[in-house]
Amino acid sequence: MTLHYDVDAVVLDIEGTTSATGFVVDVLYPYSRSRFGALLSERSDDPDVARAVAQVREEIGEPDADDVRIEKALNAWLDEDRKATPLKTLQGVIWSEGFARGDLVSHFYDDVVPALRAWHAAGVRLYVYSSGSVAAQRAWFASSPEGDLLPLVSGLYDTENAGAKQEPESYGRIAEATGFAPERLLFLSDRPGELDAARAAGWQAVGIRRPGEPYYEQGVGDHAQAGTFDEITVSRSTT
Ligand SMILES: CSCCC(=O)C(=O)COP(=O)(O)O
Ligand SMILES: [Mg+2]
Repeated sequence: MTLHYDVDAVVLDIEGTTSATGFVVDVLYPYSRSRFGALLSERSDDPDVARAVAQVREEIGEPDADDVRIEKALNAWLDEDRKATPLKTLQGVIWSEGFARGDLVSHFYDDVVPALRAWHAAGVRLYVYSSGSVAAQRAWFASSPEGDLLPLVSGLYDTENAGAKQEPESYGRIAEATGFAPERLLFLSDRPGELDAARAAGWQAVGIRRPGEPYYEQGVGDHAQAGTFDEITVSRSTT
């Protein structure tokens, strides 16, 4: 079945939606894990690193935590796949440098890039809202197997500039930032809690269920759902 939406913009989750969780966990996570120590010891003056370290100390309730303790906390969050903002900030620093260096190339499911190109060509704006930091998102879209996809994207949102993905207020902030009415925004995500939050903020929402992804079995509750982006068409009426 094809789902059709008349909207001004589509807002994309990354992991589990445009891209495979397995790739993030198997490729990106080890890449960051092996570099946290050097980042903490050698780049403590970097404003992003300093801000993230302060946030880790606050989150673990240890104002005097040293680099070893910070690294331990980051690795524990990695192990439990906790999408803590300071973890994502530090990963974003490491990954964006890895993409720029050519160590990393991002992953998109086969159906995604053709759909993004078609939706963009139809005049529909594309935005990203991911737990991955804006720096990571920018590098991810710039370094795809199909080249630089950033020209397709009008804006990037993360848990730092928009807020937590399971809170309706975050979607309200994004709607305000884009200038579009909530009901003219379509959010695509694999996580039911995120879809619930988007809907509570007045957005349209579709759950993406891809076999093998962590949320596939759980499903997306009573949200409309699609197995691939091929099952979704979007247009943007001007009236
Ligand atoms: C380019 S972001 C890398 C993936 C990541 O770390 C992440 O947390 C993505 O989570 P999402 O909110 O997109 O499911
Ligand atoms: Mg996701």
